Amino acid sequence: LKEQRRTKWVNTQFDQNPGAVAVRTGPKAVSFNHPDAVKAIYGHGKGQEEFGKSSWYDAFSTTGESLFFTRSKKRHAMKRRMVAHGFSAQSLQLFEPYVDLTIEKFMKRMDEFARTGEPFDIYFWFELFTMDLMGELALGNNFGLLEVGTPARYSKLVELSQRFGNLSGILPFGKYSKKVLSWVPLPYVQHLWKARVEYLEYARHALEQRFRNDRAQAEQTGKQRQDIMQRFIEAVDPDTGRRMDFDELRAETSSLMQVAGASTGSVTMNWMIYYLCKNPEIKTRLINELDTEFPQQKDSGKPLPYTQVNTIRLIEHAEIECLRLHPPIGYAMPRDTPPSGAVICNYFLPGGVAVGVPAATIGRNAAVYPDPNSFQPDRWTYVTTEMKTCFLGLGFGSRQCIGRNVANQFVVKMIASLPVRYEGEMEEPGLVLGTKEFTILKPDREYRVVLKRRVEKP
Ligand code: HEM
Repeated sequence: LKEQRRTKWVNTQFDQNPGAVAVRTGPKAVSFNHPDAVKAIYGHGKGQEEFGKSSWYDAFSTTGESLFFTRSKKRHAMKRRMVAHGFSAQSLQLFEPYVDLTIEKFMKRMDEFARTGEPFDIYFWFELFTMDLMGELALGNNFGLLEVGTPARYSKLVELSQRFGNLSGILPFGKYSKKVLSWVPLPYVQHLWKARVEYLEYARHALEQRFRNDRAQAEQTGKQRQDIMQRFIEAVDPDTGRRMDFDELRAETSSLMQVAGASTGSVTMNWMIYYLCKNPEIKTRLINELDTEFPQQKDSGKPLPYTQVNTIRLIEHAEIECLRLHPPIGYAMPRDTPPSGAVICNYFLPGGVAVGVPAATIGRNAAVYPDPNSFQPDRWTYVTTEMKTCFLGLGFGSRQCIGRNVANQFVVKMIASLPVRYEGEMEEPGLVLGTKEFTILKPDREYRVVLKRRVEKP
């Protein structure tokens, strides 16, 4: 299935046509690899009509319209206005206790691995971590995955539901594609469809539970739970005074869990650990910096406060560099050309063509990022406009990731807290990790690390 290897396939097309700025990827689909295309497609410059998200997004939308999946520019602008405050610096502070609680649970598990010295798959644990954390933040529900050490049925459902979306995204029936696919009598398709229905039901139950708990908590303490969902519940459209109803909240929850909780953060942390292990000189620099900044922390097992760790540029640069090399959303996020057509990089395209710039392709454009395949966090010390334009790991323009600060908060706290407490190595230092794709670009194999506590407890 081309859909399962989309990013690699598009990259091969560009490799086979050196110097090409565009390749055709379908009867009405074109991918570009040029900074001007990023601005034309995703930018919203003066006097320029912004391209809308294409029908591919319908394949993933759930029970109602969510911020991520809505294709209407008007409703998107309204929703974004409503929830913007929920992702502000002030809100981040409210979320931090949940991040800390989840990091502490993660560290308990890491302590066990450090005690035995047993090699383990750290990516697996990052997955459990982000799932637990997004459960806390977006659902108000603690899955307890880190405690039991196994993925929840819910994680499986998220993945299967994504697969269903992926398949229906190939069908040409727009918002009816999901319905049409659900009628296909193949056992595999029916398996995915059932999982999707179960997943959406789960989100409904979880949200109902959330409302019940909220009421109980408010009655006891006079305070509401301060998480992302609460920000959505309280969101008001300043123009109309409108609030989201239950179905809309459910759609937001499901899409946050599918898009944000489903691996983007865990994949990013995975690559950060992998590249730190692969680049001992950078790892040593980071450890020295952390030891200078936090001399007392070696033994505490407490997550470092975000206000202090977010000043460590090396971590931030390593994060951006990993998102450049391995963007979890690596394919071209498709947009439709306006009905009158558009000129992109001197090519005229008629209306209704799905165009995009794959983050995984332009992130390795040698004209923008010299020596593009090597991990060089320091390249982000002096950033050119082109580097910024071509960094699509978190999207670009009006649809850019609204959760990027939330992601940055937990990623930076985690990556700073680990080397303060442990020495870590890859079990097989020579192992080279690649990516495999199914909606999200994930590591293509298991790699294991060995941890040792830096200060041994008696
Ligand atoms: C490292 C982690 C993350 C990565 C790499 C990432 C990546 C992205 C990308 C590339 C987009 C643009 C998608 C498009 O144009 O089709 C996006 C949008 C979005 N992301 Fe993230 N994301 C991350 C974490 C999060 C988190 C933690 C949240 C929520 C708490 C979140 C919520 C969203 C939402 C709601 C949108 C849609 C925004 C809109 O259309 O206005 N993301 N993300």
